[in-house]
Amino acid sequence: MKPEVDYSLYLVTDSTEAILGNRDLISVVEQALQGGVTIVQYRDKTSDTGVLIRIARALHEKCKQYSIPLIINDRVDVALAVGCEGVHLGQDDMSVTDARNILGPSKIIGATVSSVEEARIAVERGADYLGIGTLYATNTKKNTKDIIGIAGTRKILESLSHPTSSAAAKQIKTVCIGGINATNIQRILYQLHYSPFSSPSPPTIKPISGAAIVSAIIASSTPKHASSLLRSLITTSTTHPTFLPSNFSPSPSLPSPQTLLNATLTLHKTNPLTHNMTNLVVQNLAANVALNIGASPIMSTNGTEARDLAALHGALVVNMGTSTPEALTQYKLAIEAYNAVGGPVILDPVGAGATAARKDALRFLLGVGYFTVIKGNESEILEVARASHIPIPIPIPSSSSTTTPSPSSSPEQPQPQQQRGVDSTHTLTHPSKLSLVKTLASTLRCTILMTGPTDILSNGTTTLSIKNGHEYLGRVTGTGCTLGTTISAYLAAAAAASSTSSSSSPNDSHGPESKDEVKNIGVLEAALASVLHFEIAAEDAAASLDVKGAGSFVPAFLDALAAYREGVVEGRLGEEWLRGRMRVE
Ligand SMILES: Cc1ncc(COP(=O)(O)OP(=O)(O)O)c(N)n1
Ligand SMILES: Cc1ncsc1CCOP(=O)(O)O
Repeated sequence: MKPEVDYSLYLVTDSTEAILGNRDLISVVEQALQGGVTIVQYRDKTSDTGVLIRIARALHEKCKQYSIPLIINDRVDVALAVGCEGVHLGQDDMSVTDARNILGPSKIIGATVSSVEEARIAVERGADYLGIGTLYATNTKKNTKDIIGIAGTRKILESLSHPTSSAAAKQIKTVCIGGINATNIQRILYQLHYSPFSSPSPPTIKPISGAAIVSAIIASSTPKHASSLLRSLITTSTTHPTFLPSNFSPSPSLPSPQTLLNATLTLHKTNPLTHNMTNLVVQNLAANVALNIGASPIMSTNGTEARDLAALHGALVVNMGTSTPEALTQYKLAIEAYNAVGGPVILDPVGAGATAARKDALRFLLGVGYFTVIKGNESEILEVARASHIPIPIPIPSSSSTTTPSPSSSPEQPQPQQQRGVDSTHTLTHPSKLSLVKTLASTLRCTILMTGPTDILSNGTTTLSIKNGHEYLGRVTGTGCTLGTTISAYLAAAAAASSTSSSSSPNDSHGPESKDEVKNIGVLEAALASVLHFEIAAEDAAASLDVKGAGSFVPAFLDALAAYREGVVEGRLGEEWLRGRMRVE
């Protein structure tokens, strides 16, 4: 009988100098077993057959002591000689059918797949589990066929659970592999698990059964600790992942004006910290915007102080506007620090499509951590979609478009023209934008804001078009970046609200009416409230008699941001007023 296997923490070994060093593999695996790995694969690409069999036997003895199955990579003969529980086969190895004929029905057979078609074939041939990848690029295996990311992995999981799929496809176990470690495992499993927004309708994606890991355990100087940390992160990944602020409930529909006003009141009450790792051009304006909406700004690009700052219940803005390779290292430290405590993180991928370096930087950042909100103009969000392996909608083919598709465009994956500088191109129809933003949000399980004459905001379930704002915003450099700061302040306030609502604060008398209302400010509500605060203030500033153009608009805008907050706090700007001003559908 085939054993029931727990695939949740799948250790794949590596005996190379770069990963194992001069340590003894058996001892490292034993420590990992003590730490809680649930299945072990012996993967040794260089040793002779005799050595393979000797080491595999020793590993099998150890695994049996912990009642953990041992799988052999590539070599059916070695698995047979040792009598262990099964084999793992790549696309260039023996076929699953042949291996099944040799090993019989009681052995476990795993297969590497990187596409829907490969998955379908592996299922058809009787594999017990699929090793789906490569998820992220990794130094452990450089000659991987495809880096498929979260979107590619989800596509395979969705195909397996599709109503027309076979019973075997629905039952097969799955693990993802490539670049997984303690800093990203919760986000990866969260993004590969059921969407909470699908409730009560049935989940549309088969949940991943586990994560396969090499270097994060084998290269660790403390394999037992590394494994037990990974195990506990896996256990909490679907219920309480640390990177998600605890009170962020999903928004079912268009938030009510009262909820949006409550978000502004909460911001005023909590005076949250907004930690900006932002570009040189906007530092000053961003700090002034933060102060005037009622937040406390800190402009720090030093990642080593992010741990201390993340403990202060604020939110982080990572703005790629003037990044350098050194800055990326600092962003990584900060993103990890905020993810570790559930602090909101906003990514503003400024000019992401403009240069190869920015494209690489974006891919790096998307692999580093979880972003609560990703905001960008059309070109930037298109680049985020491309980096996330999401199909890009077809650009508008007419001359009304500011760009033309490149000659190499194909219907499946058109390549809109190269982004110039940080300005956006406008190539997509409104329905295409809606669909892209929604797909991206549901794939990454975060909230996406695509800015433009009409902003589009989606958490994957609710997708809103926002038509507020003024053209002066487009004539002052860095206003888009300061919107990121504004969003961060609202998110920080909403996240901190539940933990601070029981304790007093300097502005208590103006707090929201009830704790329940505070708790109902989710990411979408907070983001929408911040966009409306920003854009309605811009409309008010532009209408001021003193404003003659973009230059005089800036000070009036700062005044209007403060006036909006004061009007809401003092009750002059209420529900009816906001209902009349917001242009959201
Ligand atoms: C669990 C798991 N998934 C995928 C792989 C990769 O296997 P393969 O494609 O055969 O590549 P090598 O491991 O042989 O380099 C794996 N080993 N385990
Ligand atoms: C064997 C394999 N197959 C695809 S990626 C990979 C290596 C994963 O190693 P790591 O967990 O160190 O990124």
